[in-house]
Amino acid sequence: MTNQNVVASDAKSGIDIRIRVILPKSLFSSAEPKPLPAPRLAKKIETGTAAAKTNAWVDSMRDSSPTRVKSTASLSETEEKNSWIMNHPSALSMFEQIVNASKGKQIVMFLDYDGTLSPIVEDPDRAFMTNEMREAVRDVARYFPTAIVTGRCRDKIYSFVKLAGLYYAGSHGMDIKGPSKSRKYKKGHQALLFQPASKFLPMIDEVYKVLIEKTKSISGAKVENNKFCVSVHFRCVEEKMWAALAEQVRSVLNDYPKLRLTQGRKVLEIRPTIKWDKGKALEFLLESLGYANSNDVLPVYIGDDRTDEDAFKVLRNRGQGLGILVSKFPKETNASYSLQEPTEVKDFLRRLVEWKRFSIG
Ligand SMILES: O=P(O)(O)OC[C@H]1O[C@H](O[C@H]2O[C@H](CO)[C@@H](O)[C@H](O)[C@H]2O)[C@H](O)[C@@H](O)[C@@H]1O
Repeated sequence: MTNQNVVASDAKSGIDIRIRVILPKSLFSSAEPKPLPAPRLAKKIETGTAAAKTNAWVDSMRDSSPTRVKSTASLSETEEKNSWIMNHPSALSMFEQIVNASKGKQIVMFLDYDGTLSPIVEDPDRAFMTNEMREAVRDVARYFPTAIVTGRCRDKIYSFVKLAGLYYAGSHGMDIKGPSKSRKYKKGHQALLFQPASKFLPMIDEVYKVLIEKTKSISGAKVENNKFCVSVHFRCVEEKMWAALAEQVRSVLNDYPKLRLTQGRKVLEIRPTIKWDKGKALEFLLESLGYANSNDVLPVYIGDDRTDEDAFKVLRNRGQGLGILVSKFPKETNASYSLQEPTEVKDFLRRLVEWKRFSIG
């Protein structure tokens, strides 16, 4: 990592702020990452003819919000679910073991948004979190450093979460900002802002406009500008039109070799080819909090989507912390624990707060 002091102007207030930028060396590796995602779950869909590529994309789109893990052996659905739960037990039923493991360590909480803090809904602009969930997140953040790590644009996620004392990592971690109201940021302290893909802003804006134009004839398609990445939603597109949509997105990406495609739940995500993802954001935040090589920390990451797998993988590789997958159905994952839905996430956060309050008396 290298440290640099940069003075930047805050777009909203126009106020100059001094930022300590920590630049991971890996970001500047000369080796460009492959144009498509590496996660175990993602299919490699970049090879072959144009038609074959589009078909592969459509297959991958079908798998993008699986209701259950694909059966490989002769296990019944119930046996499959039981075996999955054995391997990924509920974080609620394992609560005592989890808090025991945290003794003497600082819990740092990482929370994905869609499908984790808010239920999945058809209209991305209406994916609101409940007040009860907001209170649970606010309380957790009083006791533990807490970050929201999301594919969404940072301003948009702030408009949903509305809590000042948190870290926000928008655009899949490509736009990280520290708490605006925190003792850490009193006079003399430097605010944290990290935007490793800033040079891609004009390109992303351009691609957003092109994608709007190219997909406007496909009913139900929605293009969302997430600042350093773009989402093309197909939740409301009839399945028979998925190939046409994939073909349009693929043709646009062909013109932008510096952008790559990943997938989430019924969404195609276009983002820069830099080596940065939610896992890197987690590592960056731990380092910023002073826990880079510490054994005294227990990072807890809760997420529901393919893009969260990058963070689960980091925790698994560090041999540290807890990855908790939010899913009602068995899924291939690098997480160790599970919760079924956002209401269970809220229960887990509340229990953590109660336990902490009780333990400090
Ligand atoms: O990293 P996340 O916080 O999980 O964000 C990933 C994407 O979430 C949003 O899309 C998803 O939620 C929508 C609302 O429930 C749903 O309609 C859509 O089908 C899901 O993919 C968000 O709109 C995307 O921009 C994010 O990339």
